Amino acid sequence: MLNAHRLGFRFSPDTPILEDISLTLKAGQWLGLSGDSGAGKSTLGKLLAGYLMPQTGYVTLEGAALPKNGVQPVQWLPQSPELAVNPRWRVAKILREAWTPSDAQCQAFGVKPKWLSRFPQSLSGGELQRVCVLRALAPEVRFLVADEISTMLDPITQLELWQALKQEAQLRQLGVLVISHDTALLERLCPQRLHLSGGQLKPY
Ligand SMILES: Nc1ncnc2c1ncn2[C@@H]1O[C@H](COP(=O)(O)OP(=O)(O)OP(=O)(O)O)[C@@H](O)[C@H]1O
Repeated sequence: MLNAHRLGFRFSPDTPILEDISLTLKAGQWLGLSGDSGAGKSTLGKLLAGYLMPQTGYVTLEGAALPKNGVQPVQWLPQSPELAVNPRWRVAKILREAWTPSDAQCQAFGVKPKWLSRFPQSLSGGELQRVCVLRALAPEVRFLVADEISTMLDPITQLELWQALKQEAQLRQLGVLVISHDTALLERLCPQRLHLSGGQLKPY
């Protein structure tokens, strides 16, 4: 179980982004998070994955603090995959940084063998996104924060990506926080949904 306990966060002293935010994400649960642009959704996602530290409150995984070393069991997947890869590494090295997906897993996520010898700049944003999603599914990973990951994909590729992720999550009982402006997508993927507004979370 991934828990946020009364998180508070601000980038500058007079502008609180998040205030007293608590949430629970269970193994196997798909939870949707919507909110206006700038509401703090990505900030909350980064706090949950340990990319940012809260000024008040804390995050626990199975009752303990997130580990400081090794593969991070809570993975934050950002909207822009090109910011999350080393441009000097070929795609094969990027994909296999933490683990080696099987050929069947590559196929399920639409990752083509011919991309592996190329550099990430030569892949489209949607192609690189699929590489990054698969890269994040190392065996140690228990939770995903999927932050607008399908925005740049065409509808068919989007569907295929979510189907592959659903299947993998079901198999491994991964908990997934899906962050999106697309409320129809959230309604389709997530039985429980929250809306972030004015620094507060409300069921939606
Ligand atoms: N590093 C930073 N320094 C200062 N302010 C920041 C920083 N990162 C984000 N912010 C501000 O914090 C607020 C929340 O940003 P965040 O990216 O979490 O919003 P969001 O809900 O994910 O927005 P969007 O839907 O547009 O992606 C915004 O006003 C943003 O400008």
